[in-house]
Amino acid sequence: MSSLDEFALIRRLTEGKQSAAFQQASGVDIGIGDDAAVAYLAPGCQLVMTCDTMTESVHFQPHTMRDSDVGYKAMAAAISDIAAMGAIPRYALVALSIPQETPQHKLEAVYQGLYECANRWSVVIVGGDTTSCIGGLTLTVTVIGEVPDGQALLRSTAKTGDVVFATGELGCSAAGLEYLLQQALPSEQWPQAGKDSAEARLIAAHCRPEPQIEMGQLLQQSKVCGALNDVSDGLASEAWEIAQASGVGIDLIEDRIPIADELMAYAEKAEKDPLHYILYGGEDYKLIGTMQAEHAIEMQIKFREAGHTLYIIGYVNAEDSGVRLVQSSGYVVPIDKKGYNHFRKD
Ligand SMILES: Nc1ncnc2c1ncn2[C@@H]1O[C@H](COP(=O)(O)OP(=O)(O)O)[C@@H](O)[C@H]1O
Ligand SMILES: Cc1ncc(C[n+]2csc(CCOP(=O)(O)OP(=O)(O)O)c2C)c(N)n1
Ligand SMILES: [Mg+2]
Ligand SMILES: [Mg+2]
Ligand SMILES: [Mg+2]
Repeated sequence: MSSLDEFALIRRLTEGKQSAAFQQASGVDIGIGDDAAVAYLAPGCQLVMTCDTMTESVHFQPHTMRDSDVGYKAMAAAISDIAAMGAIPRYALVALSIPQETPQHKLEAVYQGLYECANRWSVVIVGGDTTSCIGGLTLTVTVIGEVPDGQALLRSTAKTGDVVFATGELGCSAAGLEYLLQQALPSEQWPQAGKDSAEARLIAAHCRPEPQIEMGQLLQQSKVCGALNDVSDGLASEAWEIAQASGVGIDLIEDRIPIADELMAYAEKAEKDPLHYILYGGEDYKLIGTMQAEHAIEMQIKFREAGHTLYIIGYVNAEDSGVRLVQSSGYVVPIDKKGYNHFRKD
């Protein structure tokens, strides 16, 4: 760590990064610098609150993410949970635990990524906490959002007869991570977009996920969405969360699950089933959920008009059958409730 003290470091990382006008327009009364931040509550709205941690070795390594990606993804993963509630993200707090030997330019790059992501989704960083630590760099991002009273989209409201949807292609992040871990190259030698575009796109999916705020808004405003979840631990795990919270069964149709071209190309080369990455990989931060079947086409059109794609990938049944896969062959097989689990490695 440099010669800067704790307080000078905080100033260096945060001062002047978001304009006073932007903060004021976002309802911030007191931002960084006092004991706590103060902001106005929008009338008729409820607060939506979440936090997520990213820690070195568990969530990132030097050859799987650039420093700026670490900041960007920590913010994106936390914002993603606000999208998964059908809410709008407003404020963020960043808690940082820094190993003594960390060079200052590394922290500045992490903060560049944090602010890049926050600015992209109009989130004001209103505070945080900074400590030293023994062990790897650790970031916890808390995000506070808002949703009209009683309108948050839950995991527990899937209904029999609903269809199951995904707001994007899944599995690319896990394939990107596998590729990066196998290559173990410094980031200057990673494939470049355009040249080796399949691998570059997998890497981008891993390092720069895009929280699905706009898609969450379309779903929340439609009033036809049943349950909603974001995919941090894999499609299988998230579908199980919805099935259990809602007391329903979920059948995913193999032929309907979209497979990105770059994932297909990578899986072919690796002689692996692309479905493996989709079901059990995680860190895609796309949304999966359920909606009334009779409104599916109209929602697909709304998504298309907004420049997005809504994939219908299955349906909800009344049976206590857990999550199953309707295979291309017609066989129906159970899908295990596995995926990324911090304490149980399958
Ligand atoms: N240490 C903790 N203390 C209190 N609540 C927690 C803790 N860890 C997780 N939770 C809560 O448990 C739920 C599931 O957490 P998590 O699996 O991290 O969700 P997600 O995958 O959406 O990030 C959330 O409501 C979260 O706020
Ligand atoms: C070096 C490295 N090893 C393994 C992974 C894979 N990985 C780590 S955490 C995770 C799941 C998502 O993180 P989590 O902390 O469970 O987020 P949450 O479910 O709370 O949103 C995955 C797939 C990774 N990203 N980087
Ligand atoms: Mg979490
Ligand atoms: Mg989530
Ligand atoms: Mg998790």
